[in-house]
Amino acid sequence: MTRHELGPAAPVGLQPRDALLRVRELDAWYGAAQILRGVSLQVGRGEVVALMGRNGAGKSTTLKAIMGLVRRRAVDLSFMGVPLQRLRPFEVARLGMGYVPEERRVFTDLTVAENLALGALPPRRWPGGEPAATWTPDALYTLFPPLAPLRDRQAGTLSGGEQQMLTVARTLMGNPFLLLLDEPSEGVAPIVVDQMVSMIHTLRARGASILLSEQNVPFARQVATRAYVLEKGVIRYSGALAPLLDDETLRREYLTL
Ligand SMILES: Nc1ncnc2c1ncn2[C@@H]1O[C@H](COP(=O)(O)OP(=O)(O)OP(=O)(O)O)[C@@H](O)[C@H]1O
Repeated sequence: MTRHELGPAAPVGLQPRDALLRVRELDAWYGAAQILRGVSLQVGRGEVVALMGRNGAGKSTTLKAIMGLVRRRAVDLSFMGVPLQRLRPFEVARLGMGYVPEERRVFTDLTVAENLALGALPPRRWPGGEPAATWTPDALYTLFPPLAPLRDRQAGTLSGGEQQMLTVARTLMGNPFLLLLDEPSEGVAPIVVDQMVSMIHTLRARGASILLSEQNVPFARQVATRAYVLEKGVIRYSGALAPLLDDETLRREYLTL
C-alpha cells in the first residue's frame, strides 16, 4: 500500500503501513444467495473512504458483513489487528467500530439527551496509549447545531433529518475509532446533507476514520479522498476519488443511474 492510500494522518501505535480496517476477499450471503464476492478494502487512520456503486451493488451488505450482521467469510477481516470473523456485532462495536445503518434508529420515547446518554461508552486509547477522540453531548450539539435546542424533546417527534443526526451523534457517544456510515445523505433534506458534509469535515479534522457507503457523487466528492466502487458484489474500482469522478466512462459504467 502506498502512503497516499493511508491518508495524511500517521498512525500512532500502529505500524505506519497498517490499516485500521483490513478486508481481504470478503464473501457474504443472505440465505443461499451470495451477495459479495471477494471484496477487498482497507481504511487507514484519519481516512474518509467512500464505498460507491448503484442501488443493490452491495454497499450496505459490505458494511453489515464487516459488523457481522450477515453471514460472511473472508481471508482476512480485521480491525486494528483483531480478527473479526468469530465476533458478534456487539463485540465488533465494543472494539470501537461505530455503525450507523441506513434506516435511522432512535429510541422514539426517549429525549434527545437520553438517546445520547444511552450511546455513551468509556473513553478509548490507541494501542500506543494516545487518547482517542472522546465525545460529550455538548461537543455533539456543537457538531450538530440543530440538535442543541431539541435536547429535551422526544426523539420520535424529530424530523427525519434530525433523527439521522441523532443516530450519528449517538454512535459517536461510543467514541469509535472507525465510523461506518451507510448512505448518510439518503432521503434527507439538502440542509441536512450539508450538515453531514460539515460533520464529516469536523470529524476528519479531529482525526476520525470513516468508511461511508454512498451513491451521491457530489456528496462523496466533498468528503472522501479515496473510493471503492462495487458492482454486483464485486469491487470494480479502487483508488483516488477524483480520477474516478472525472472519468465519464467509469462514471457511466458504475455510478450513474
Ligand atoms: N435481507 C436481504 N435478503 C436478501 N437479499 C438482500 C437483502 N438485503 C439486500 N439484499 C440483496 O443484496 C444485494 C445488495 O444489496 P445492498 O443493500 O447491499 O445494496 P446497496 O449497494 O447498499 O444498495 P442500496 O443503496 O439499494 O442499499 C441486492 O441484490 C439486494 O436485493
